[in-house]
Amino acid sequence: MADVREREISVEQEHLDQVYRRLEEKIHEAEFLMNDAAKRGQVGTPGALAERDAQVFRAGVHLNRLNNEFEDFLFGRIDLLLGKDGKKGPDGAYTAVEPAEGAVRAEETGTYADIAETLHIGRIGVLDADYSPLVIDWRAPAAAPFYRSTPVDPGRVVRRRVIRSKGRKVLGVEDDLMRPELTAFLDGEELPVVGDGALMAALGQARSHSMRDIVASIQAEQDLVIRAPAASVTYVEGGPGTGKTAVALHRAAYLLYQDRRRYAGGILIVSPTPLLVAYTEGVLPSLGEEGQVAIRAVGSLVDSTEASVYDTPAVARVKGSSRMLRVLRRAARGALEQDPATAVGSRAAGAAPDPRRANGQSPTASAQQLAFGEDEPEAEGEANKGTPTRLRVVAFGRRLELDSAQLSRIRQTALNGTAPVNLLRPRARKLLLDALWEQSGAAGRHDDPELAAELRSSFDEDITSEDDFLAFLDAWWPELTPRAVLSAMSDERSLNRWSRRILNPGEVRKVARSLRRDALSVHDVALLDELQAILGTPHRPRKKKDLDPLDLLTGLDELMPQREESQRERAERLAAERVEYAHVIVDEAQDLTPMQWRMVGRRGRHATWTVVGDPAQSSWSDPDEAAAARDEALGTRPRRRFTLTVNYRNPAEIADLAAKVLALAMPGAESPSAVRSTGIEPRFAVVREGDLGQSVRDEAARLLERVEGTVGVVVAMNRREQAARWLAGLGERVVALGSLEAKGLEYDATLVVSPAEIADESPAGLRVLYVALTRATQQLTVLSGERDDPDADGVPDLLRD
Ligand SMILES: Nc1ncnc2c1ncn2[C@@H]1O[C@H](COP(=O)(O)OP(=O)(O)OP(=O)(O)O)[C@@H](O)[C@H]1O
Repeated sequence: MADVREREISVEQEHLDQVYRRLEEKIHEAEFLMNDAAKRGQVGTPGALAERDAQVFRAGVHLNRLNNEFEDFLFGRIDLLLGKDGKKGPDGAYTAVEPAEGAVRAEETGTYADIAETLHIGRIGVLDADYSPLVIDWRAPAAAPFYRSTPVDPGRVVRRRVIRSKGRKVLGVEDDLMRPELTAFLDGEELPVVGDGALMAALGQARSHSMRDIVASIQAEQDLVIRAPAASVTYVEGGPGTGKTAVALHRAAYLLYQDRRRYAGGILIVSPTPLLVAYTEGVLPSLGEEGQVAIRAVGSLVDSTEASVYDTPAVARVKGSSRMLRVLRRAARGALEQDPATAVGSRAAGAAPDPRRANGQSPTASAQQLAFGEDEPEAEGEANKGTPTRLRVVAFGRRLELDSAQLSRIRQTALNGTAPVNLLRPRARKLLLDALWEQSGAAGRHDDPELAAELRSSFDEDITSEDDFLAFLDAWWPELTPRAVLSAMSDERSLNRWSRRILNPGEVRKVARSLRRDALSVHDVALLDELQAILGTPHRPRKKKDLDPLDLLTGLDELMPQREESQRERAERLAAERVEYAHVIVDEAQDLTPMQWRMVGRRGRHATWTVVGDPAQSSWSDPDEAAAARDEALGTRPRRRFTLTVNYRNPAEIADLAAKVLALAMPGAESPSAVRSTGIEPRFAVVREGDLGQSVRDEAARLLERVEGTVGVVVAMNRREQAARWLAGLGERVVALGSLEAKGLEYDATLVVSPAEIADESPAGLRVLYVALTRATQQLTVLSGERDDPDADGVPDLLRD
């Protein structure tokens, strides 16, 4: 058997050598193109320059790809029976899915067949000089049987082989036989079979802090999702560890391959936490895709914000709820009028700042703006006390004045408009001028409409060229920013006013207090985004950016966007510039709150969607409300539903324990079936000598000894910092996580600290505990404190039969 393995490895080595020779040829071609193009650049006619740019661009992209793809380049092979129609596709492979009649010969001694075609599968396609396929891109239709074929429905595939290689060296091969009953011949020799399949080998590997791609072992039910047409909404459900995140990432790569032009509009992947972004962001580059995909945490979806804190569950519940929509609408209008009691200068430090200050206007400027009318010294004194309550101007030699009641009426009329608040300012300005005009008595001076119109326009000009009037307008109808309104909401009295009959006083107090903190919370970000939509951005003439004149001449700037920035920087820049995407993938979709769904929805108004999630892992307290918001975000687009059923992460021993919590969290819900078992049962430990910190440290150290890779220690959210201190000095393989941060991540071993504390944290606590218990790929320890009421074996109340 060892001989067969060695021989098969050398067969694949030969093929890989051939592939590398071809790649080198292509690199030389690309380099030649680059040099040639550079030489032509010296000629200098505009036509030659443009051609040079196009060539340099193409060659640059090519080189980049070849260099990137060199690692672990070739990973699969299928040996196929003769196909039905004998037609070949553009990649040089036969297109038929089903075998030709007569491809299999039945004889008395058994069934026999000849292998008619052998395909190698890799990260990108490579054709030989005579256009025969040396490597088929994993996303090409011809590669689909590598993933789809099963012994139940083998199609043309007789043997599927996964090849492990590092750089230019083949290290091993693992075969799966799809038609074990068949004796197949390749070049006159019986087809050899090596190993026990690649999946188990992949699953048993130690985990690091970044996710690996699964391109060599995608399973049939996953492949159906990855290649599902992106016509509308692809909806994928599956329990923990069924590969939802992996599938979502591979789907992004597949969609780009399949229709690059369509997805030039960008693909957005929304992830629940920055930790999961960091964990997954290496997968797409490893699949050769990067530039067009933005992976963002839901707390970083708004440009230039990065939420760093979590609200308490009680506050999060209010901020995430769609009730906030009405509060925000009122706040956006209300914040125009600064209540003197809450305005700058009359508040203690840390209380709500003046919404205008976040506009970049200094407090001194706004103080000046509030001083109207040269004979109004007391106006100066009122300067810091909020919105101006009187407007005085001189026009046509007359003093005109609008008092507080008139101003307030005008504001109400202006606010009746449906446009975003910041865009209503011109309307308010017009209404002010109308009122002043009427007061001036000039309206009746001319019967001739033309003369009357002329007079009116010179009246308007007179007033609007006055600095005082402009300053008044800035103070009375300031341009508001989302942050400014959110700050205004931190004032409990104001928020109370804006939340009347929507939030109860307890909720108002908690939300206002949370907004007085400096850092933004994850839930604040969706509020900011909503406010941006409510407020709108007034149109401003764009500044021309400085461009290199040569780039302008040649258009090189557009042709070679990655010339000066890395692919990743480019992705980030594009993400920052982009408001909407061509495809939106939502990972851990069960966790999006109604307000977050609105935010994500705005980024994919014309997009197709892939939504992956697991209701049983939802940390949102009201799943029905979230489902309604999701349906609103996705609109009436038709849905295609898929369910993933196999748990590739947890061994059966851990999955069985987690299933007990699932039964409490969601009675009747089905657990996915674990694909493997290790024989290692979860360990139950109790806090020793009342010292929780030391016990956590001891148990974590114990797990570090037992696994090669990572250890995750999951604690209730309010113990995050404490837990990090307990683990200090144990090394980089171990990390402390708050229960909500564990979403989507996995570790070789997990220590779950006090299930009861996690479960009692929020109304969704049992589901959050279910998440915590399903993070380990090899070993799990559960540490109980007093609250867990452990039995004699240390098993906590929540995990007993
Ligand atoms: N076909 C596969 N081949 C090899 N490994 C796989 C395969 N499918 C999934 N896995 C592995 O199983 C683990 C779980 O996958 P993933 O994180 O995508 O699951 P998930 O459904 O998103 O889980 P959760 O809901 O808990 O976040 C990962 O380590 C992933 O690489």
